[in-house]
Amino acid sequence: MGAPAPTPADLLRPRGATVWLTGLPSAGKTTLARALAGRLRAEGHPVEVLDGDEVRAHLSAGLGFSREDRHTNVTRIGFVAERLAAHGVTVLAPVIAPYAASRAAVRERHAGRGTAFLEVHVATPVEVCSARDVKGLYARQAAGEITGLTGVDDPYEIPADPELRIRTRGRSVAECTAELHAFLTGRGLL
Ligand SMILES: Nc1ncnc2c1ncn2[C@@H]1O[C@H](COP(=O)(O)OS(=O)(=O)O)[C@@H](OP(=O)(O)O)[C@H]1O
Ligand SMILES: Nc1ncnc2c1ncn2[C@@H]1O[C@H](COP(=O)(O)OP(=O)(O)O)[C@@H](O)[C@H]1O
Repeated sequence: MGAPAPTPADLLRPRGATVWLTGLPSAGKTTLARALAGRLRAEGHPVEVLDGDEVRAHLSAGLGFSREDRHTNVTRIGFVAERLAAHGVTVLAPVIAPYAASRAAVRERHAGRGTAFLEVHVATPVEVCSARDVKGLYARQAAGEITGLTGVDDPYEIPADPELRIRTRGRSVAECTAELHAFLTGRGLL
């Protein structure tokens, strides 16, 4: 027997989703998440931004940047994102998530609960990120003050099959935000 036909209440229920913005430091994840969140809120959508930096101050306090800690961080954020998305929130997660296995674990958790999960690769080349260097991490790595910087001396496993790959080099924040918005609309999530 197939799934029952949706009731009017089903049709009215807000469609939540987790939109995971993965990419290198300074790729533009946070900027795009905040810009998109502002636009969605103005349109009346419930939105939550789970920023890697912010989560590390609370939910993931004490975790570092080893492979194991990054995996723990990503799967914790994935857990919270799924719970929120299941209740109709559009969750934006600007989190590096450098390992394919961690991203796959989050994807599987969503799939197992029938919650939409969209992986967006913010595909900014490392030389552009390093020139932007919003937090000075690339300079500190080059100066030998830190090691284990994603994309430089720590792995970033490029998403093989993301739902969207968005380029930011030579493009404005407004242009990229519009692309993301159109993408979510096309997926029937807005
Ligand atoms: N070694 C090293 N590698 C990568 N990033 C570093 C590192 N040290 C500190 N930071 C800062 O921490 C932010 C990344 O946190 P995330 O939670 O997104 O990372 S991860 O998914 O757990 O790998 C990340 O934020 P974004 O620049 O916004 O990506 C960095 O500012
Ligand atoms: N098209 C674009 N999309 C996003 N960010 C851009 C774009 N063009 C330039 N930038 C700049 O790149 C920087 C990205 O920083 P941030 O969003 O903090 O990166 P991340 O969260 O990936 O570490 C910001 O200073 C932003 O203004």
